[in-house]
Amino acid sequence: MTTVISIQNLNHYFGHGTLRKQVLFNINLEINAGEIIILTGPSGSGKTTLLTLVGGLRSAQFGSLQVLERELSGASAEQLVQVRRCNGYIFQAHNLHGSLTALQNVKMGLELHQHIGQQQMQTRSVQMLEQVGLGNHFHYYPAQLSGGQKQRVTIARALVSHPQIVLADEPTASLDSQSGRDVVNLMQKLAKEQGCTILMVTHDHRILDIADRIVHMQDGRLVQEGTIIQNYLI
Ligand SMILES: Nc1ncnc2c1ncn2[C@@H]1O[C@H](COP(=O)(O)OP(=O)(O)OP(=O)(O)O)[C@@H](O)[C@H]1O
Repeated sequence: MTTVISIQNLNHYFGHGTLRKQVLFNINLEINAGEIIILTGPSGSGKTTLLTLVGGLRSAQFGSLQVLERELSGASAEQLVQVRRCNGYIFQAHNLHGSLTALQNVKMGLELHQHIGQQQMQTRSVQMLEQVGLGNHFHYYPAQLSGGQKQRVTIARALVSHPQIVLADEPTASLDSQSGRDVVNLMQKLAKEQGCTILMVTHDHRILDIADRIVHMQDGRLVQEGTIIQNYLI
């Protein structure tokens, strides 16, 4: 099996001087191609910090963090930009652009990929929106869509470039339970079709069953790795 994310002895600190605080402690984790990993744990345990480090959204400081065979620890800003282009993000911070239609938002997921021409961008974005069940909503603006529909546009934008890795932070937050379920089922289906790896942070215990593996964090440490999903569902 191919390892796409390999983390060894990763430590992370925020702040400087007397305000310096360690938030990740000696993290070790290997994630294989095509796996769906859910990262759970109490608020403040370091889940989002770990996710953003893997996504190249902040710099890794100590230890080794390899993503698609690139070492991110000590990587330059330019190298991190390259890494970010290879990933799909389903983050609150990567919200949809309110002034763009659903179709235009999805196309943005391809705009950094210069080898794809305009016509192909259009075709792929249309197909992707159809796949997420929004074939009748190409020209809707985010404000005209429900929470679940907006999240489906976000998923379409994240997956339209067929990234090898998708990083998701609370993708079902603010969705009712049926919409949340639909959204993660869709992510699971598309990821399995495309063979992509998903690393997802969630507090939503209703969706843990989509994971191949659940990784639990507490106080900046991985406390359970490779836990059998059923343990969480009892
Ligand atoms: N930019 C920052 N500067 C300083 N401290 C930070 C920063 N971001 C996070 N922290 C701290 O790092 C720790 C881990 O935060 P993180 O957001 O990774 O936790 P989390 O498990 O994702 O929490 P939640 O489930 O509430 O989103 C917390 O103590 C938080 O206060």
